[in-house]
Amino acid sequence: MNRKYRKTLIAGNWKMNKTPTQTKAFMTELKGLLPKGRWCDIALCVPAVCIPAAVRAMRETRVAIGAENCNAHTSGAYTGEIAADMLVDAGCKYVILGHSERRAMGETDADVNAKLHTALDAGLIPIVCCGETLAQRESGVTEEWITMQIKLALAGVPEEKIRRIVIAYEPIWAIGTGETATPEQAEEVCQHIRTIIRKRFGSKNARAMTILYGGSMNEKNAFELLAQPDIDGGLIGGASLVPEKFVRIIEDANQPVG
Ligand SMILES: O=C[C@H](O)COP(=O)(O)O
Repeated sequence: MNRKYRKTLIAGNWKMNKTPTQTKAFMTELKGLLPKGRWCDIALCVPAVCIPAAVRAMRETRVAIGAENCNAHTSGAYTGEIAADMLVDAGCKYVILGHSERRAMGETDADVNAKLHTALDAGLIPIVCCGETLAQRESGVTEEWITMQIKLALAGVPEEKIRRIVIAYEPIWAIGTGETATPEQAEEVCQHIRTIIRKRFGSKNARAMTILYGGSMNEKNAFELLAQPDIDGGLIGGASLVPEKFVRIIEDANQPVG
């Protein structure tokens, strides 16, 4: 069903890994491995200093480059911060917002919402992350928690802009742990996210919304996860650092679903 209505997006999140020199080498290798033909959308979100090298290397390819964060302000006295406009000018198409690793460093739902509006105004495609802890899952409050995170992140977004946003469901207990959510667990929450979007933005927008799963997705488990009707792609950490693994996931995303 997702193949029918929505394009699959395979996005890498490098986190704090690789230097600009290593970025260049990675992109050269990736270019050599990328299959020809019509494929899903592909993005690599890389550390800010790696963006120029990544954009330069992937200019003539179908791989879009993204950032891992941006500031909520458009400019000013915010030492060390990067504005959404700067990312656009540097060649970024995407920006990850509200990743649990940033939330763990103090980023609030209000911060995520403010950044979302700035990113949209700048013309970036925000990839908004949400996800529950293991304790929340075990105490049965996952849906409630996700509902709250999504509502707060999307506050004030007008209906005509909702389709420009990507949501990534990333259960915190599955990030970098090797413990992936089962396809059923991931589908259940992604379906719930689509229901939240339907209630707030209508069925048409809900059907068009891109919802990703992230959390130890790799070349071994991607196919089954991507085959779920409400999972439109992946936000991939560790496996996006290795060209062969990342390409295997891209290949899985292009397999027809039964
Ligand atoms: O943004 C990506 C997620 O945090 C997943 O990371 P991981 O694939 O290393 O578990």
